[in-house]
Amino acid sequence: MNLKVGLLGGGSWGTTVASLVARNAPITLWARNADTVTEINQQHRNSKYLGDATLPERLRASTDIQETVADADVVVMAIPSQNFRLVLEEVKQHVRPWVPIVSLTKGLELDTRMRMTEVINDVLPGHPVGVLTGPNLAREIMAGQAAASVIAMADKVILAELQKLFKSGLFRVYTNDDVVGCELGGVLKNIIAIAVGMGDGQGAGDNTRAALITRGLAEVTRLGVAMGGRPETFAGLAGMGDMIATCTSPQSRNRHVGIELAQGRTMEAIAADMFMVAEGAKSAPAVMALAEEFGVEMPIARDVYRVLNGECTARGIYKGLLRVDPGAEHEPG
Ligand SMILES: NC(=O)C1=CN([C@@H]2O[C@H](COP(=O)(O)OP(=O)(O)OC[C@H]3O[C@@H](n4cnc5c(N)ncnc54)[C@H](O)[C@@H]3O)[C@@H](O)[C@H]2O)C=CC1
Ligand SMILES: O=C(CO)COP(=O)(O)O
Repeated sequence: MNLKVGLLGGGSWGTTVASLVARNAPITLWARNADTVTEINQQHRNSKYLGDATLPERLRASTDIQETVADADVVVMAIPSQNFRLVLEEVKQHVRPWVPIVSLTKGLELDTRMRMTEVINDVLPGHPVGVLTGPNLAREIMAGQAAASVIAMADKVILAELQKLFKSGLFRVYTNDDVVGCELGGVLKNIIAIAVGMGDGQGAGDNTRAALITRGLAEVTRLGVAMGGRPETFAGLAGMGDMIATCTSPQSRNRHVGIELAQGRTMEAIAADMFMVAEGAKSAPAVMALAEEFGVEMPIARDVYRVLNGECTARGIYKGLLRVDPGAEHEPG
């Protein structure tokens, strides 16, 4: 393709998506760490985040954020949610006016409770905004395993071009015009993955895991629909698909947080040992505030939030769940 792409964020997912896009179009990956940039350009690796996976030789990295976006026809954001606005503000003056901006990020801004596409609208009003999301664990995709994803945007013409840009070989990209639903599917499943990790870390069985995933998807769907997403989106790749991948994969950072919480460790201690982001832990307070604002009950997310805050232990929560009498299946609780 003739489109030039600038991708911001040299972590696991940014580097993986940049490697996929490099098959279709010229791309520059901006990373703030000069060693990462040198390693990508000279050794075609990003060993800190992706081990010994080989990156395409066509993938070029840069520490110069202005150079990365100034002539880009598409800008892709792979910056964790709490630093997303900061980086957008930095590039704002260099991005051309009509350029589409695509978020890869699965979190909410803590202070404002905004989704990342809302943050983009806030900082760069008037740009077409989209999100790429789905069951996409970075290392598996780098290993060449088949995966499916969803690109969501309101403008169907640009959406079709973006689908061509991101899809390749075994990476299948579907389109969806439900930006709110797709984005919230990716954000909200992270908290349920922490809950599943808390169960797995205490030796929960397969039936227990299935119950948590199913009840978790129900509460995620309730909030997502209340906020304007479409119910069917939550039964698709961005909802159920990502829920299954994140809640069951040993590669998931959010599930890992849950497993560590189950050992009685505090979130502070767990975060100190992690160099990668676990968005569910960061976004939990914003999610609880939104649940309250929209009058939606989210019992599993609320319990995760209480454990993250140190209000109770993972073991205490598990016992508490068993004490609650179940009601009708399609009601909260
Ligand atoms: N890793 C995965 O499998 C997937 C991750 N995601 C989402 O993608 C987003 C990014 O995640 P990962 O790349 O996995 O995280 P990561 O923890 O592997 O890397 C984050 C990167 O962002 C950079 N960064 C953080 N703050 C920055 C700032 N202020 N300026 C410049 N760079 C900054 C870090 O240096 C690091 O390179 C998250 O929202 C995550 O939920 C989505 C799908 C799959
Ligand atoms: O979103 C992801 C997979 O789709 C990655 O999940 P984790 O951030 O929990 O690793």
